Amino acid sequence: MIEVIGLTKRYGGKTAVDDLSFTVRPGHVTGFLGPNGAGKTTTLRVILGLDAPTAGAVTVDGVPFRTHRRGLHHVGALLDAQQVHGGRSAQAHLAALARSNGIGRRRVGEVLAEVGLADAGHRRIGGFSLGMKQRLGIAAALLGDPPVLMFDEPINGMDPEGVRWVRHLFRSLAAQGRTVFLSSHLMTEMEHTADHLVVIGQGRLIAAEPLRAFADRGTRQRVTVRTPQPAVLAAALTAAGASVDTAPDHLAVRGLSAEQIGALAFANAVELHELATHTTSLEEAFMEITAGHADHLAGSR
Ligand SMILES: Nc1ncnc2c1ncn2[C@@H]1O[C@H](COP(=O)(O)OP(=O)(O)OP(=O)(O)O)[C@@H](O)[C@H]1O
Repeated sequence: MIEVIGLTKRYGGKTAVDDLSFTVRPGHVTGFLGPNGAGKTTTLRVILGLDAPTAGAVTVDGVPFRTHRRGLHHVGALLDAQQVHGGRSAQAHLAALARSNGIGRRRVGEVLAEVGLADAGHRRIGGFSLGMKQRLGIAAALLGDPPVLMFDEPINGMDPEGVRWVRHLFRSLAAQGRTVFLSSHLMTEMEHTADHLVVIGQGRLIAAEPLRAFADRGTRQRVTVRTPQPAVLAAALTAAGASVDTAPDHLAVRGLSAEQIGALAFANAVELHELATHTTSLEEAFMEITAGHADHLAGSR
């Protein structure tokens, strides 16, 4: 479990994270979402003890990460897949990490196989694609078999097969009872991966809830109707409690289902030419809920 309590991080006059509190529980994949510059990487760095908080506290399983002597056995993290020594082989890189964390050499082969790099273990990392580097970073995070895992934008650079693989991996790690925390600025990446969300904007908390609850809060249904008698139908729909926007060639209706609208049209002898239901996507809900929280609007802070 990761607990972030009243976390604030300032860099000079810039507030990157502002009084942020949330909990990431084991057994779930939790997505950490926010527009560019929202403060996700900063938060992950503070959780890992790479940056000191200006105020507030962060604990991993009840204690600050810095005081965990078990290192990779306790938290596995991938912050920047590009930050690896390109001259080494994948095997040598993982072996060095294993050695400095008291992890047996056998584990290196196991994690390379787990991330699909068994055949590339002897190759220089410098020749790896970004997707392969992401896999290597995930292998490093898994090395100590830790109960808590954190990944910063892990899907960046992965091909569709890689994306499917990584989603399955994260879900199975969570199903084993681990805490899995993933950051992304794209809701589409989280939609099929995470079951919980922590959403931030301009360093502040916007939502911390199950993905379904977030979706239900943001997504809405709208029904478009084409009819040669828009005024008659609009009056009947409004009288039935719907909100109706009149466009030149259709009515956009909220608050009633297509079935209810069809029945009302029938009862009022209104001819219909089209009746179509549109559901806002989760991505649109995310854009709507985070609107106004993008970093470029934060100039005066
Ligand atoms: N070392 C630093 N010095 C000064 N400002 C910083 C530093 N690190 C981050 N910031 C600023 O803090 C804010 C939050 O940055 P952060 O990288 O945490 O956001 P993010 O949500 O991870 O964004 P992205 O999705 O673009 O990676 C940004 O405005 C960034 O410019």
